[in-house]
Amino acid sequence: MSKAPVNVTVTGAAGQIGYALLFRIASGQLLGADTPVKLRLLEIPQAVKAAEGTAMELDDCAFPLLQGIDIFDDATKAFEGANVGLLVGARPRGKGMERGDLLQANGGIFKPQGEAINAGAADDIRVLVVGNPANTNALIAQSNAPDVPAERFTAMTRLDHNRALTQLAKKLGVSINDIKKLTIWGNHSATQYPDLFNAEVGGGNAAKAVGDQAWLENDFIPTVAKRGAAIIEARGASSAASAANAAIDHVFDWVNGTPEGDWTSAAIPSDGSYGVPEGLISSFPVVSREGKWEIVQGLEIDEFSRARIDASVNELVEERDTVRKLGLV
Ligand SMILES: NC(=O)c1ccc[n+]([C@@H]2O[C@H](COP(=O)([O-])OP(=O)(O)OC[C@H]3O[C@@H](n4cnc5c(N)ncnc54)[C@H](O)[C@@H]3O)[C@@H](O)[C@H]2O)c1
Ligand SMILES: O=C(O)C[C@H](O)C(=O)O
Repeated sequence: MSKAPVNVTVTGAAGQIGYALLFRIASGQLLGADTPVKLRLLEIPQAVKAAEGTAMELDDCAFPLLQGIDIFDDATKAFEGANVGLLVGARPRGKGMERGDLLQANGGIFKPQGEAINAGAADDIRVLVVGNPANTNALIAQSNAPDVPAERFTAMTRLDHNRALTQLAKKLGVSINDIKKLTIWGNHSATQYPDLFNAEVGGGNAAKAVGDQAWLENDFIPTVAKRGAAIIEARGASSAASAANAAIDHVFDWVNGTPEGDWTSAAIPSDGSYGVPEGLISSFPVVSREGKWEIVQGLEIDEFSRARIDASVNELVEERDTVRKLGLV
């Protein structure tokens, strides 16, 4: 018997990540080659026409798994029956905008989207927030969806994870496949902490294999943490195809499980593990089992790592306090 289609709602569908993402979803890469999908695209009214153009192109691909495309400029309708929500559309930081202004502007997007998810999404809804500031936007959406289990709201640090894999592979001259158990901790921002101390290369400890603390501190960590800005500088636009690729990786692993003997990174609501205040949507080492993310427990956190995790988590606490004051959570 053929499987029922999965409803995937994508916000910001006419944006550059949307353009890199939709074709991959429709081809089966988000959920698997045997899972039909229906796309529900949400855009602001001015961008609906562009989303219609993308939908025409999707039609022209004749994807066997794509069972329908609907386009909305109303969040409540777009999230009706959604099984997966990819929240990509966000308000970018404008000139002279302070962090508080940015959080407030995004609150105007993610609060109603959280409410819309609460009102009409399917019982098994899974949400990935890509739009920045992703962790706190996810917190806003989650806080406004009280009937949906908090664990269904996640934010994307998989792009940071993938960036860290490549930087390490290049440094050691090894394949990505040789690297396991790397972790991004904290916020998807320049304070994030890519952790090699618990990572493995060819079965041995990655930090030992590098054997170069100066490279780790002055090269690896800042390169990964500031990669988004470096892409903007080089491309004149923020990362799009790599961000879409990471969103595909995140949801695919969430639904289908992570491989045995490895873990990945995702920002999920903290249960208090590793001293991260409960409820903050912070990046952790995670595995996915039976459709649920689980935080990998029992890792040793030395002083160096502790200070960096704390710095990023403190930034998330500040962001949470700002959106609390604004009445968004
Ligand atoms: N987490 C990550 O790793 C990561 C990586 C790259 C980019 N990003 C972020 O992803 C977001 C999108 O990036 P992009 O390059 O696609 O931007 P973009 O400007 O090309 O597209 C954003 C789209 O969102 C739409 N939009 C705005 N408000 C909306 C709303 N309320 N409802 C629905 N759609 C809305 C816009 O009309 C636009 O089409 C940005 O916030 C960017 O900073 C995150
Ligand atoms: O959009 C950005 O500010 C950068 C983006 O989050 C990225 O990591 O590439």
